[in-house]
Order: sequence, then structure tokens, then C-alpha cells
Amino acid sequence: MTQQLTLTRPDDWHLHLRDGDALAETVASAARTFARAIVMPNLRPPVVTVEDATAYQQRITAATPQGADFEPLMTLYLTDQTTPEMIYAAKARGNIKALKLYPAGATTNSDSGVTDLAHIHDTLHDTLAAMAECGIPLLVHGEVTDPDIDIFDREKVFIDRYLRDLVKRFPTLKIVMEHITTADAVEFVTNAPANVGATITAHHLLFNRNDMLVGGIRPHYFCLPILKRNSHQQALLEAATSGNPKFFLGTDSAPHVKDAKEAACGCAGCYTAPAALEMYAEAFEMMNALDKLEAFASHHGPDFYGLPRNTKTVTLTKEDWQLPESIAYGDDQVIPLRAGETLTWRLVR
Ligand SMILES: NC(=O)N[C@@H](CC(=O)O)C(=O)O
Ligand SMILES: [Zn+2]
Ligand SMILES: [Zn+2]
Repeated sequence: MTQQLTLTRPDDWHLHLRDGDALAETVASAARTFARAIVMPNLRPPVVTVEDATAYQQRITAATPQGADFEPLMTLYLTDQTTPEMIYAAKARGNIKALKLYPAGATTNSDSGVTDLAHIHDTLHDTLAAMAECGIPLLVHGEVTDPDIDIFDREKVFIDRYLRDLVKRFPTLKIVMEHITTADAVEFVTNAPANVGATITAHHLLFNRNDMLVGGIRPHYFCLPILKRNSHQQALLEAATSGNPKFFLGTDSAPHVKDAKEAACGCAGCYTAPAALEMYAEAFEMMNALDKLEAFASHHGPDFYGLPRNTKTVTLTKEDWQLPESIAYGDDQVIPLRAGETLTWRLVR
């Protein structure tokens, strides 16, 4: 049995760092493991312009612990008003690595997102064409928002209604389907051209909806897209461990304060940064595929984005340790996913 695992330092291609006094915890937690992270722009108000992103980047850098080697890769929030000029400005500034498409109303802080997905190829045509021209990827929260579509079907319907068409219309635009949760998404991405990739979270690899709902409702497992049935989890595990370069690591670590999760109407998002790589190792071990972890965590992401792979390494050992019950988060507390539980892989350096 493998007892120690050294890999090229990984990157997180989907991360929520939040802002203000949350940054002390979120940045330290990510920088512990990851060299770089694609930082999601769904702040309130959202990160819409290059100036917003650059100011946010400076706040992140200021909150980075001394001696930590961590580079935030900034993103802009795609709105109905995003212009080609904003894309060229992003390209020129150099620090913006992607734009994020939220269907308006699909998830946390998505109110400023795109309102008319059926006509996005038209209303945002020049913007998307500018992104393709500049080599700036479009990151997609792939769920429809129609109230009549069942929450468990929203990813599949999004693919069939919008994503297939978008991929056809913009054949040179890099598109990442973020945090995929279904066998349908695995199949779609696998069969799409090479400019289409996907991130997979640790929690969607390790858990399914039974973990959230059997024996009591566990709000810390609630995220969007919602955990699906076991057969979908299995398809994600197979995709992540397949060696296919289209699939790469994106934690979607998304902290909310304790009271916002443990509530009559709790927020969506799992805080996984305190043990993210450790949880991925557990999933890959489950599949007898620890030899595939490095490519998924450290190679496929930078290759897709056209960025250099990291040169340093991290080491995990097979050793029990306990996740804290609760973590200080500004003046508040955040409960990490699997709080108080014993994990079997430990990051040693
Ligand atoms: N994944 C989530 O459940 N929540 C994310 C938003 C997102 O990534 O959709 C958040 O910002 O809290
Ligand atoms: Zn999302
Ligand atoms: Zn997210």
C-alpha cells in the first residue's frame, strides 16, 4: 500500500476566497497546498472590470501569509454588459485568466449573471468572439434556472439546451464546465472537442445525495450543483481517474459563516480548502488510481489554460489526523466539510 506520495505542486482551478476579513483564513488555507488558484468573481458587488479584479488581487496578496508561495489567477464576472473592449483590456493587463458565466439566479451571488442564455451567442457574440481571439477561457456554472426544472436535472438540461450549441458556435473558445456533477456532463465533455474541459470537486467525488440526506439533513453537504445519486458519483470518479486531460482539479471550496449554513434556508457551498488535496487523495485511493492524481491535480489544468506547470512538489503521507470542528472566519466561524472527522491522508510539506 502506498504510504507516501510526492507530486508536482497542484493548482486549484475553481476557488472562492470571498473578501475582507475572510481572506485571512481562505487565502492561508489555499496557499497551504496550491501554488495558484482561479479566483471566482461572485463577490457582492461582483468583480466585473479589470480595475475591480486588480484591486481584489491586491487585497488577496495583502492577506497572503509571509513566505507563502501563492498566485491568485483573477477572473471577471460575465454580465449582459460585458463588452469586447473589456476583454481586450483584460488581455492587455495580463492578470485576468478567465471570465465566469453564471446564469442569473443559478447559484450564490449570481444575480448579475447572464439573463438570456438562449440568445447568448447573439447578445454577447462580440464579447465571446473577443475571448476566443484572446485565448481567454469561459468558465461555466452549468445549470438552468427555470423553476419547472427539477434541481437534480438542471445540469443535464443546461447541456442540452445551451452548452452543446455554444460549443458549436464558438469552436475556438476554451470552455470549462465547472464543478460537474453528472454522468451526462462527463459524457458531454469527453465527446466534445479539445477546447472543452471540466473541473471536478473533491466532495462530488467522495459523496452523493445519500450522504447529505439519509439519517438527517446535513447542511454542510449542500452545494450547487447539488450532490447527485451514486451512479453519477461513480461516473465522476471514473472521469477524474481516467487520465483524460480534459478533467482537472477545481475544489469549489465555498465558505459561508456557520449560521448561514445551519439555517432554515441554508446557503449553498462546501468549505473544503482545509483538506482539499487530502480528500482528492482519498477518492483516488478508493479507485486504486493514486498514480493518476498528479496529472489530474497538477498537469491537466495548466496545460488546458496554456500556463506552465509548477516546478515545486508537495508530499502526502498515509497518516490519520482530525479536521477541526470549527475554524475562525473573521469575527465568525466557518465549519469545514467533514468537521471533526478523521482523514487518512496528511499533507506534510
Ligand atoms: N458551489 C456553491 O454551492 N456555491 C458557490 C457558488 C458556485 O460555485 O456555484 C458560492 O459562491 O457559495
Ligand atoms: Zn457554480
Ligand atoms: Zn464555485
